[in-house]
Amino acid sequence: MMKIALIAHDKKKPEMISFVKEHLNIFKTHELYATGTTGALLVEHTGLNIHLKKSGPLGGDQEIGSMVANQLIDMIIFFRDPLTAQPHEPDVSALLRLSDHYEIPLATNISTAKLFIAALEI
Ligand SMILES: O=C(CO)COP(=O)(O)O
Repeated sequence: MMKIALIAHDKKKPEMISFVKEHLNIFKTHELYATGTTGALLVEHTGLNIHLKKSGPLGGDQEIGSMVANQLIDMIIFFRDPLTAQPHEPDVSALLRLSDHYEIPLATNISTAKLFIAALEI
C-alpha cells in the first residue's frame, strides 16, 4: 500500500475527479492524502476515504511538502494548471523541489499519471 497525494489546480479539478473515478479500484487500495478543495471534491464524487489537508493556497501544498520531507508520501499526482498564475506559486515550487530532493515520483499531467497507474497495477 502506498501513500499517495492528490492535488489539482482549479481548472484541472474535473480532470482529477474523472481520473480518480476511472481508476477507483486502484486508488481504494492505497492510503490517500489531498489538499483541501481537491480532496473534498474527490470524497464527494468517489466516496473514497481521503486524509484532507488545508487548501493549497492556505498551506495545503506546504503540508504535503512537510510529509514528503518526513518521508510519509510515496507518490504525488498533481495536476497543475500551466496557464493560470497561482498566488501560492512559491509553495507549489517548494513542493516540487522537495519531491525532487526526496526522489518522490510526481506526475504533473494526466499522461504521466496514467503511467503511474500502470505501474501500480503490476
Ligand atoms: O492549490 C492547490 C495546489 O497548489 C490545490 O489546492 P486545493 O485542492 O485546496 O484547491
